[in-house]
Order: sequence, then C-alpha cells, then structure tokens
Amino acid sequence: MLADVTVLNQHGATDVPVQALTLDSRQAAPGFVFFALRGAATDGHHFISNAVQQGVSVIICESLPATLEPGTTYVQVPDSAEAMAHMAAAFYGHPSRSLQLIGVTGTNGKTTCATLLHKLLRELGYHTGLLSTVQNQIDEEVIPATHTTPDAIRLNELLARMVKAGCTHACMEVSSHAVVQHRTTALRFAGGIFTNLTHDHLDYHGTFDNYLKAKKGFFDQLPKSAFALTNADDKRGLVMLQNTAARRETYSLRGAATFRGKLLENAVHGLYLEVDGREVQFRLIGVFNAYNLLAVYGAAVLLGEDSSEVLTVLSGLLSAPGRFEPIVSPKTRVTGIIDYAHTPDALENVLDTIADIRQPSQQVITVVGCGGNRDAGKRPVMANLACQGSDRVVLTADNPRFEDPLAILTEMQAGVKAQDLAKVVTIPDRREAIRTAVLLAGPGDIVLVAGKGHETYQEVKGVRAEFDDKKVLKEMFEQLGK
Ligand SMILES: CC(=O)N[C@H]1[C@@H](OP(=O)(O)OP(=O)(O)OC[C@H]2O[C@@H](n3ccc(=O)[nH]c3=O)[C@H](O)[C@@H]2O)O[C@H](CO)[C@@H](O)[C@@H]1O[C@H](C)C(=O)N[C@@H](C)C(=O)N[C@H](CCC(=O)O)C(=O)O
Ligand SMILES: Nc1ncnc2c1ncn2[C@@H]1O[C@H](COP(=O)(O)OP(=O)(O)OP(=O)(O)O)[C@@H](O)[C@H]1O
Ligand SMILES: N[C@H](CCC[C@H](N)C(=O)O)C(=O)O
Ligand SMILES: [Mg+2]
Repeated sequence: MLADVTVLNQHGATDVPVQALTLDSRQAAPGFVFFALRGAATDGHHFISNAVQQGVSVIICESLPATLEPGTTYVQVPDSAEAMAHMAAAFYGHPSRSLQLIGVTGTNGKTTCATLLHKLLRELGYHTGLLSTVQNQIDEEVIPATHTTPDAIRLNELLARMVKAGCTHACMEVSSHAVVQHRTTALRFAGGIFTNLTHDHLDYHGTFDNYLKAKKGFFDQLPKSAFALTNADDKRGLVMLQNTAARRETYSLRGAATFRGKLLENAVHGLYLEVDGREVQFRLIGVFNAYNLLAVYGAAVLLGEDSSEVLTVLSGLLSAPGRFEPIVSPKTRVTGIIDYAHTPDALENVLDTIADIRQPSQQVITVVGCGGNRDAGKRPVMANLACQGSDRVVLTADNPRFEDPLAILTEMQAGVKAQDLAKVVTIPDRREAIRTAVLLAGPGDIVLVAGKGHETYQEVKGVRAEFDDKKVLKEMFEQLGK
C-alpha cells in the first residue's frame, strides 16, 4: 500500500506534527489530519476544502483536489478507510497489541456474548474493556456507544484508554459494516467468535453472499496467534474459518466440537446444560442463549482460564440489558419480556423460547415493528413470524428514521396471512401499541415487546426522542392496574 502513496506540498508527511485525527470536516481544526472517505450518503472528498479552511495540517485522500493549498500536506492513498485504520492504530500506540482483544461477529448474539465475556473476565479478576451496541465500558466505567463497532479513530482511542486504565483484556462486537469499512483493520485480535448468520442488513450489503463475505473477512484477517471459534451447528459456521490463519475451534449443541454442550432443560428459571461433561444450571433463558454461553465458555478456556471456574461464574450471570429481560406486573402477574429481536431469526428464536417455557393457559401478545432505512426485506417476514408464535400481534413503529412509519407498517402487513388477520391490530404510536397489548393481556399472560431492547429513544427524521420500552411497559402496568 505504501508504494502507492503520493505526498504533495511537504518533504514528507512524517515531519508534520499531528494533534488529532478526524473523518469529519465539521470536527476539523488546526493540527488535525482529515481523512476523506467515500461514504454511503456523500463523499468526504467534497469537504477537503472545508477541512483546509479549518486549518488541518494533513489531508489523506484517494484523489487530489484540483487546487492544492500551500502549507497543507496532501497524501494520496488507494483506500482512505484502510489508511485511516492503520494511521489510527499507530497514532494511539497500537493499543490492541497490549490487550487480549476478542471480537464477536455474527447476525445475532454479538452483544450478549461480548457482554457475558466482559462480565466473566471481570469476575475472574481482570481489568477488562467492552465495546458493544448497548454501551462501551472500561471495567465498570460506562462510555455511551453510538455504533456497534465505532469508527477506526474512536475505536483505537477507546482501546488506548483501556490500556491506560490497566486493562489486560477487551471484548468487542465486530459488525459487518465495520469489516467492510475497515473499522477493525490494523487491530491485533487474540481471538474471534462467530455466532450465526441469518437475514439482515441486505440493504447495505446488497446480497446475502456479500454479507457472508463481510463476516468472513473478519476471520480472514485474524493472525496465526489468534483463535477462531465458530458455531459448528450454524450452516455457515465452518465456512467462516475456511481461509483463516488462526487456530480453528468449534462449539456445538449437536455433535462433535472442541466445546460440546447438551441441552437438558430450557425453563422459565433458566437453562440446564451439560457442558464438556458437567451439568450446570444457568440463569439465562432460551436455546439461543445456550449457544451464547457455550461460545463464551469456549473463548474463556481458549484464553487459558480454568474450565470449572469459568462455568461457576457463568452460571450466575444475567444477560445483557434488553435481551430477554422479564418484567412481571405486580397485581395480575403479566410477564412482560423486553427483547432486542430486530431480525427474523431473533424474533423466531425469542418466540420459540416463549413457546418452550409458557404454560398452555398463557396467551402470548407480541408488539413488534421494523426500523426505517434498514433492510426492508425482513418486514413482511417478521410480521408473519410474530403471527405464527403469538395469540395476538400489535404491529407498530420501531425507529422510523427517515421513512414513513405507515409505509413500513403496510410492508409488514403484507406478510400477514389471511387466516391471521383477526389476531393483528396495527397501532403506529409505539406507546399506544404497548398500552393496547397490556390491555389485551389477562392475568398471567405474556407480553413480548420486541425490537428496541435497551434503546432509550425513538428516532424520527434524525431526532431521537426519549422512549424506553421497559419504562413504558412498567408505566402501563401501573396505569392499567395490572
Ligand atoms: C451505513 C453506514 O455504516 N454509515 C456510516 C458511515 O457513514 P456514511 O458512509 O453514510 O457517510 P457519509 O454521510 O456518506 O459521509 C462520507 C464521509 O464524509 C464526511 N463528511 C460528511 C459531511 C460533511 O459535512 N463533512 C464530512 O467530512 C463524513 O464524516 C464521512 O466520513 O460512516 C460514518 C462514520 O464512520 C458512520 O457514522 C455511519 O454510520 C451510520 C450513522 C449508521 O447508522 N451506521 C449503521 C448502519 C452501522 O454502522 N451499524 C453497525 C451495526 C449493524 C449491526 O447491527 O450489525 C454498527 O457497527 O454500528
Ligand atoms: N445466539 C443467538 N442466536 C439467535 N438469536 C439470538 C442469539 N443471541 C441473541 N439472540 C436474539 O437476538 C437479539 C439481539 O441479540 P444481541 O443484541 O446479542 O445481538 P447482536 O448481534 O449484538 O445484534 P446487533 O447486530 O443489533 O448489535 C436478542 O434480543 C435475542 O432476541
Ligand atoms: N444495529 C441495528 C439495530 C437495529 C435496531 C432496531 N431497533 C432498528 O432501529 O431497526 C441497526 O442499526 O440496524
Ligand atoms: Mg450488538
């Protein structure tokens, strides 16, 4: 890559003092390096002159502007995002090299696995960082997250803060967007975990094959020193490791694998599993969580931890916020479940879990919507799955973003089969939808509020208004005397 770099207006970019890095001209200031990135909505190259006006020292770009300002260094590279990843890692002193960094990728389960591994390592006595959809953490210090995987600059900055705080380990989610946009390029991972691959984000990746390649790209980049731990029961589990240089390891609930689990019981009070020959009761609910637990167990053992100690700690852990989080109404014992299921596979898993643990007398009422400016293909599928697994369904808005919430609901309704029409109501206002579901619930029934989990906002036309499914549900229980 370096052979292709062209430096103009200075004798060498290394002589230019640099105070900070940015990918956004609006944040640029004297002493900054500005990276011109080609994005999905616009092209950072259009903002080079703005960045120069704001006094940046260095511009990293793929094509040079027609006029070069004296006093500014221009570095032309084949791929600005890739160059940014390498420069960000170097600028922050390659923090990933001072950590046992574990990356988790897959369609569902990343937050759950990364959070569980973080909690486990904390309990085992390590100073540990976490980068996740819900929040970033340095030990117990919480730093709000804007992305599942931050951009390369923010990512390296956060890892450097972890190193400075004395962390020896860090757990992070690696989204498919992150791989494609080189957010994790130039990090040194000690291990990678694959959870599963199902339908999501086809709006961004175009085809399922591209989506698969993005996830696989993470394992292709792992070094020989790392482990690559995959779900052998997932259709794409082994493909992920096909070209990795890392040590290949597997986990399975069904057959031969490095880490074997057997489902003994999936009950309302938790999972009872046999793990590597030992029977253990866990507090997490649902078969999908049996996979998450096995993955985390395997990763910890591969990091050199004692398997018995790992199981003891894991058995006491609760899941990540907004992941199958139960809230029981005080009077009529309605069980509310808040879950971040926003993909067809996640919704199906959650409803299957509810089917496994419910009593025949309990009705299931599901509140669900689909996000705007995201994969539209999942909308009818999710509405249909909600109908298959529930007695009543309230279709509502998720985060409409820049789309018309009614148009999203029309696309969802298209997935409702004629015989299910009678069980569906459509209420665009999410608060009213939750209220209706609670009204429909008789004593002991189950209300699943899917899609937004831990989120504390609803995003409409670029504005995030306060909205918390958990709070609203509790409020409705109280208001309606449930
Ligand atoms: C689709 C996507 O991933 N978008 C990310 C991408 O933005 P973009 O490609 O749209 O950028 P753009 O608006 O076209 O701008 C191009 C460049 O011009 C720059 N610019 C723009 C305007 C200006 O005045 N000056 C300027 O310099 C921008 O800073 C950017 O560098 O690069 C930005 C900077 O890193 C990200 O903030 C942005 O995330 C947006 C907000 C987003 O919603 N991303 C989601 C889809 C995402 O990444 N999700 C995954 C999780 C998915 C999962 O669940 O698995 C995640 O890791 O969070
Ligand atoms: N291993 C799993 N397999 C399938 N579904 C799962 C699994 N783990 C969790 N889920 C379901 O998916 C939802 C999202 O889980 P989680 O937040 O852990 O996934 P994620 O991969 O981090 O999602 P995102 O891509 O949005 O960050 C959960 O609320 C649950 O419904
Ligand atoms: N990380 C996912 C989160 C989706 C959450 C859901 N509530 C929605 O808004 O679609 C995304 O950015 O696509
Ligand atoms: Mg996540």
